[in-house]
Amino acid sequence: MADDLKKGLEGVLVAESGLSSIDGDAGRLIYRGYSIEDLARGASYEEVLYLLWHGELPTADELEEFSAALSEERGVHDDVLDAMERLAAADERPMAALRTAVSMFSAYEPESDADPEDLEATMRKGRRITAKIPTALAAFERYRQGEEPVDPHPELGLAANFLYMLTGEEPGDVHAETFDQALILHADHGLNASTFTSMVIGSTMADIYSAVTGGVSALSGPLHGGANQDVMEVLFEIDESNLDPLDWVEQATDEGRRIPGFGHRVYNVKDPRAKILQERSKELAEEGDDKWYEITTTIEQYLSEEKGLAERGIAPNVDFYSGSVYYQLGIPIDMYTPIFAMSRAGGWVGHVLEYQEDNRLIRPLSRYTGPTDQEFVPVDER
Ligand SMILES: CC(=O)SCCNC(=O)CCNC(=O)[C@H](O)C(C)(C)COP(=O)(O)OP(=O)(O)OC[C@H]1O[C@@H](n2cnc3c(N)ncnc32)[C@H](O)[C@@H]1OP(=O)(O)O
Ligand SMILES: O=C([O-])CC(=O)C(=O)O
Repeated sequence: MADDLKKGLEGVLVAESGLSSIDGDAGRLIYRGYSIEDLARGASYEEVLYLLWHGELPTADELEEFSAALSEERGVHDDVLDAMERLAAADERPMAALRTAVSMFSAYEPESDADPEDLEATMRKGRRITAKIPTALAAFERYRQGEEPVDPHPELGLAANFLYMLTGEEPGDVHAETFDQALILHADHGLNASTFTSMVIGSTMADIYSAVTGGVSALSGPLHGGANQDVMEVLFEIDESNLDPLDWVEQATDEGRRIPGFGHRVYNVKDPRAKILQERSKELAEEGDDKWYEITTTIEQYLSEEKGLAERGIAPNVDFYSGSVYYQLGIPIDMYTPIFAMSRAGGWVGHVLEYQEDNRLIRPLSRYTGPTDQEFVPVDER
């Protein structure tokens, strides 16, 4: 067993989870048994959070109470706002600012002395983190724009409130609903790299702030959550090249470039979340500028069919269409991955809570490939 090296832990079963399940051949995703399509169509992000954390959908009263509790926790300490202002002035990247913000929230945690095994307290801390992330992120963006932060709006849901805090204006229903759906779609996804990172940290019984900070860090990479920003940058590059999009893609793939937003460790077909986001992108394009939607679908069709990627099981993932959706919602492109984190924080917290209920330290093995029996020579004789 120990000799059986599985690079990237590909296909290795390391945990049991009741949160979400992916059928990579059928292109199906469920959260606690509910299809992602039904949740995206009928639920709110708050409902999905409740579902992930409590195991079942809330009643109307439970949802009201849960949403109110989240809304009450939205405020962030002035020190965090100051830090966001300084980081914006230092031209920090939003994902790095978010990493700092989450880490900093812990300094103002009212239950910081709670026993790490008190999972009810961990859930309350997770709720605080999830509620505060949008506020810190929006404040960072406001400072970058030379504006003061906007206080959270107690009457708005998490998605609409984030858009409100970004602009100071209440979003229209279509924008608020589309963004809420995007948050639902990104909330959880089995043992992806950032969730696994959070779980590894949680398995040491470190606090939930550490686990979520680790999750943000892992999500930031271009092979994972960072790809949504990269997709939009590719779309800009195509647009600015003045080339036909297909000629651009042909050239890029001939040069061996990977197209971000394509390929997945688990899906061999199109990611069901990409299908839903594609529909949203299309609807938004019909209202305004259809350029980005058109380029994206053209590339998808070309890569999938003419370049034969579909046959090889390489298909659009969730990041392929989220960029053009966020662009049409007026969100700055380097906020796309932080928005992913804003939603996925719910999944990280849910998985850590679930794992810690029956915790076992995660500690795999590596095969040593270095030298053995070296003769030590003191530094002044080397
Ligand atoms: C939210 C998310 O995290 S979703 C993923 C977001 N990331 C991206 O979109 C970045 C682009 N995609 C990728 O780099 C990869 O598909 C990953 C990292 C997501 C998954 O990769 P892995 O499971 O490790 O697959 P791996 O890198 O081994 O690729 C398998 C084959 O598919 C090809 N492939 C994978 N992704 C792409 C792509 N985007 N474009 C072209 N070819 C690709 C590889 O070249 C490789 O081909 P080969 O067998 O001929 O060498
Ligand atoms: O599952 C993965 O490996 C990546 C992914 O799509 C996600 O985290 O949403």
